[in-house]
Amino acid sequence: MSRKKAAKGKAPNSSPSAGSPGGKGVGKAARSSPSIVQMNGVVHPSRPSISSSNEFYDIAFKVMLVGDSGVGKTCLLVRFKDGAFLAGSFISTVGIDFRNKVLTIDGVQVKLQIWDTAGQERFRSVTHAYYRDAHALLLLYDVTNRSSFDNIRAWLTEIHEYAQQDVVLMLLGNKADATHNRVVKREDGEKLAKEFGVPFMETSARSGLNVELAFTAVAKELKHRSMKDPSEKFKLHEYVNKEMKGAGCCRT
Ligand SMILES: Nc1nc2c(ncn2[C@@H]2O[C@H](COP(=O)(O)OP(=O)(O)OP(=O)(O)O)[C@@H](O)[C@H]2O)c(=O)[nH]1
Ligand SMILES: [Mg+2]
Repeated sequence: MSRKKAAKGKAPNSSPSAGSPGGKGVGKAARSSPSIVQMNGVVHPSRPSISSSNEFYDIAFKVMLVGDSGVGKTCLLVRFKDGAFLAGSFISTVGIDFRNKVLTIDGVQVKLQIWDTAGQERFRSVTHAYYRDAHALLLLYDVTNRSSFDNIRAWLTEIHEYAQQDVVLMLLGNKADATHNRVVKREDGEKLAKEFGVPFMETSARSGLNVELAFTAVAKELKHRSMKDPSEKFKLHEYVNKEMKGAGCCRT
């Protein structure tokens, strides 16, 4: 199978399919890699392409960050992509933006094109247009903000309305570092996630808690779904629970 390179992207005004992970790339290199099939909505790369950091990839997926304004979507993405925390004054995202990151999952280069959406109500129609192309959604609330947690049910209704039926979904309770300001208990998040059958973890863009794990878990699930090999078993819930336990709840 040919290997692609991920295109650099920042396209706040592009159409939902612009910059698509399955989009055409520039021919660069080819090498053998595990057989990968086309899954619902995932385009099997037929030509090589390169990422902004000149990384090759085998398969690509779109991941969307959603949730109320201020829950930490942009900070979570910056932490994952650059390993840094955006301290200082809060600059609310306008419209939509994306960053690419290539992860190595079991020897396969998996490119995640991560869409950072604006949580503000006035941008909701823009966000709606992007749901249908998303392979995975990370739904965030802020453990220091009760209403962001209470709004999760409304977000789930929206997701069911606009996203693909088989979209990979994960609930994240962000700002877990802010212990003094916490108003949503970890158990509340766990209970809600259980009710909706979605994996859950608490994260912190500030400390890095579980940030890598959240994106890796999603990448593993997407890669697993796209592989033809039936002998390979992967269960997202089990993986998350195992990794969380293994790290004694506090993995950075
Ligand atoms: N303590 C703490 N603060 C955080 C964390 N993540 C984000 N913040 C702060 O929360 C505020 C909002 O963060 P953003 O990432 O911009 O929020 P957002 O969800 O992207 O907001 P919109 O773009 O309006 O949808 C900023 O002041 C961040 O510094 C975290 O993990 N811990
Ligand atoms: Mg933002």
